[in-house]
Amino acid sequence: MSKTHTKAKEATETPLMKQYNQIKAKYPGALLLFRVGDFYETFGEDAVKASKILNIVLTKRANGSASHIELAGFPHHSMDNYLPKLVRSGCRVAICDQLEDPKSVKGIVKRGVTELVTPGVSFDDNVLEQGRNNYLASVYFTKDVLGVAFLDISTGEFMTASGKKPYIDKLLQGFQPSEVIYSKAVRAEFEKAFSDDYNTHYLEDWIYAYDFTYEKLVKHFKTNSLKGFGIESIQEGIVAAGAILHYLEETEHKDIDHIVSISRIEEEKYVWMDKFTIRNLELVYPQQEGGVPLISILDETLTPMGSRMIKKWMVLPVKDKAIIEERLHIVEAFYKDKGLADALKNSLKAMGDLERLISKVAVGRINPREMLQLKKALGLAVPVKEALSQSGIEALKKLGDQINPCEFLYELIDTQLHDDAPLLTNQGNLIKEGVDEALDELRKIAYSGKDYLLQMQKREMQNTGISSLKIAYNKVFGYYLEVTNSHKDKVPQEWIRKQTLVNAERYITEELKQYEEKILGAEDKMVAIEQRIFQQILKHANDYVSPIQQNARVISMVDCLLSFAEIAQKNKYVRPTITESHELDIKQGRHPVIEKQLPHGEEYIPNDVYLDNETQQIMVITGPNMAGKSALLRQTALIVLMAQMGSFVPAKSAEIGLIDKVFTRVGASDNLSKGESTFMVEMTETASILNNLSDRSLILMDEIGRGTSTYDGVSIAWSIVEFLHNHPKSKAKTLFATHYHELNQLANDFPRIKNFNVSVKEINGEIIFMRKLKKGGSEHSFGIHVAHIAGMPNPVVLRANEIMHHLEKDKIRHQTQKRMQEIPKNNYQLNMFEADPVLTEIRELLDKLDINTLSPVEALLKLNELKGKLR
Ligand SMILES: Nc1ncnc2c1ncn2[C@@H]1O[C@H](COP(=O)(O)OP(=O)(O)OP(=O)(O)O)[C@@H](O)[C@H]1O
Repeated sequence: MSKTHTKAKEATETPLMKQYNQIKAKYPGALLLFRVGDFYETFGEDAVKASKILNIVLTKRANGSASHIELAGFPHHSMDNYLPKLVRSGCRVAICDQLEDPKSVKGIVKRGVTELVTPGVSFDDNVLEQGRNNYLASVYFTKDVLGVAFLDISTGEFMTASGKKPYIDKLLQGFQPSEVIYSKAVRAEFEKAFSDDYNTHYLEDWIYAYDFTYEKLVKHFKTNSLKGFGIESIQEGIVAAGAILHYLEETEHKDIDHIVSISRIEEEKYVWMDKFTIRNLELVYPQQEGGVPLISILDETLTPMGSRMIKKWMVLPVKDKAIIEERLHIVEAFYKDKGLADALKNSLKAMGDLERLISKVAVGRINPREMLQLKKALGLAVPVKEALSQSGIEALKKLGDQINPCEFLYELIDTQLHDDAPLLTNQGNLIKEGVDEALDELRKIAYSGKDYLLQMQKREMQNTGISSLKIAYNKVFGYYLEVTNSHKDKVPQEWIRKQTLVNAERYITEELKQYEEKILGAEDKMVAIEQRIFQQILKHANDYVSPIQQNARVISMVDCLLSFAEIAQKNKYVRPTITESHELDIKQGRHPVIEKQLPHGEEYIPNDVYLDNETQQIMVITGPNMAGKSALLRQTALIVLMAQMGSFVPAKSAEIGLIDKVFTRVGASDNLSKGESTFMVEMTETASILNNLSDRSLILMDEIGRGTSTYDGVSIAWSIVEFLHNHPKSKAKTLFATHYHELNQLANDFPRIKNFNVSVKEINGEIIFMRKLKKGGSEHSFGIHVAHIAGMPNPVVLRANEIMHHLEKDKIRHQTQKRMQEIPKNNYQLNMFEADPVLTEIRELLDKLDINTLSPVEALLKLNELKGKLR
């Protein structure tokens, strides 16, 4: 637009639109809700967007003499209804309010943005989901290491971490932030590194600077350094976290005293799960719509804060035996002592969201009803503390000791706040009788007003002898005495005439005027006093932010453990034995989700799984389609993860030698949107597993290699199993499900590989799925049979059978087997890397390879190069 044009536009703009444009320019990218009188209005592009999202009418209005602008608005009292819809649809919403009383100013009223609500920064109960944290994440990039920070402003929880890209990716996947911020310069890098599923926003580059962000953090926490938080050493995490504090300022969130601490998510404390595992095992979110994630089975918590904590436990199962044992110990105590569990549950049921309530106190956004709920929750914390302390169990006593009943605050709210206080502070009936003398006095005046007027009327009637005298009120004249014309002459001299009607006269008296002043001012005064007292209560409550946050943490933990005990009872789980050994011994394990979904009358068939590092490191599991291979693989990992969360498990018995990493390559997860083929994804995921093995890893591999031709597929699957078996440092426990029966050969040559199959029976040409895991390999796939069950047209099934017989005759399958047998045996010596120079070279190449920096094409080329070396 040319300068003259802009000037012309400015000249024709109304003052209101001029003000609007000035404010709008300060919040680029945000949808501006502009308060005009009783309405919030949107203009231009914002109006078009808002009208679509909110389904409200879009109109046009004159904007100066020549132009028109789109307009859409809603009444201010509908904010609670409309704001969440805008934010949930991903909008950043700047709320611009009138900063002065329009009645008290001439000309245009001052306006300004009072809050910028974004998907990741919201206190609004309608935007937030009760049992889910609403995280804002910030990511900082350096060449090798990335920093990440998560803040849930609604609870004050603030965490940070740093690490390589896969770790940060995993954390993002696990915490599922509602919004991610990063610096402008790394926009493309972020999109490349992480999926574009996140709602993102970028900040100016200078914000992501170490000194600036460090300063921000120490200033906020009022400390000299960050040593006390244990994050001093993670520079990248500090930058990410400090940028969050800056962002809060930018979004007009200045009351953040409830963020009292920042903690480090320690990679080494938790079971490592790659992001595929969290996704593939459907721990927190289902992969498909309508699916049931594990957390839905585990989460029987009674408070929203408990529900949030159990989700965190799910994505961060622990490796520390002592922590797991303590949790299991408590679950067992609840499991056995129903009286204790019931007593605690009764209190927890009515507890509400103590964690979010105290955050609202800290930021001054708590309403009177919520303050009453806070009191109730504090009251309920007392029996919880008692029950824990009297349980006779040391671990529970320890938890009980950490609960602070905050008696002073409880008493204060109890004695001052009305038991049925309204939602807002300006509606009266907020503060109890006897709290404030002036308030009581005003109430007397306000409520005894009628009596007082009747008495005055009676007195004046007697004094004047006017029998029809009446005292009344109207908006224009206030209170008055009305005398019909027939009694006019009896009116005393000192009465002042105010109005003449056809058949009556209206007067006021000095006494009536004084009374009027008192009573009309009383209401405003009462509101002012009540608000002042409420603010005092709030100020006192503010002193209790830390202890109440602590209470919330303890109660959430109790809630999670009660939930574990509840589901253990309900679903017949057992306490696992956690050991430092390398054995995994699950007897009659079940899949916690599938067993709940079987049609009525159908029983889940339990199976044993045994793995160790000495005798049975790898189970190669064959079996026809639909036999239950995937279910078996998944249930094994789920049982391990549940155990290491501190939960009982679906099995007859389970001995879990601590697992430190769980990797899965289950099913084909399509990633076509990112331009990668399914096979490429499969290979990338597998490569990431093979590059990160440890002695305590648990690996699930389901049909590796099926995305390519049979020969390639078998070869890759074969070499992966070998690699896992012969890895010089790590004997990772592996469940390997495959359709390639050729792999059964491996067990002959490698001592720690064992064959299993999920059995089926063929009766009169019909396949019966037994779902039982048996020793030994299997021969048939029955894929065509499954196609038949699936409703494939008969001619296709018949033809497929025909072709299969033909192929079998051609001995293609046998040829493959033969080829496999022909491969020189000395390639598979235990120490194969040391024994074979070619393999040593390959190993060196693999070691040097940074899989994270490879493009798909480079990876394929590399694979080809490696194969070339083998040839
Ligand atoms: N142990 C079991 N008891 C009862 N039902 C089971 C059991 N295991 C699996 N199922 C049922 O069988 C279905 C198929 O199992 P699953 O997907 O594990 O088969 P699969 O062998 O992996 O098949 P495919 O090779 O085709 O992927 C499951 O969805 C489940 O309903």
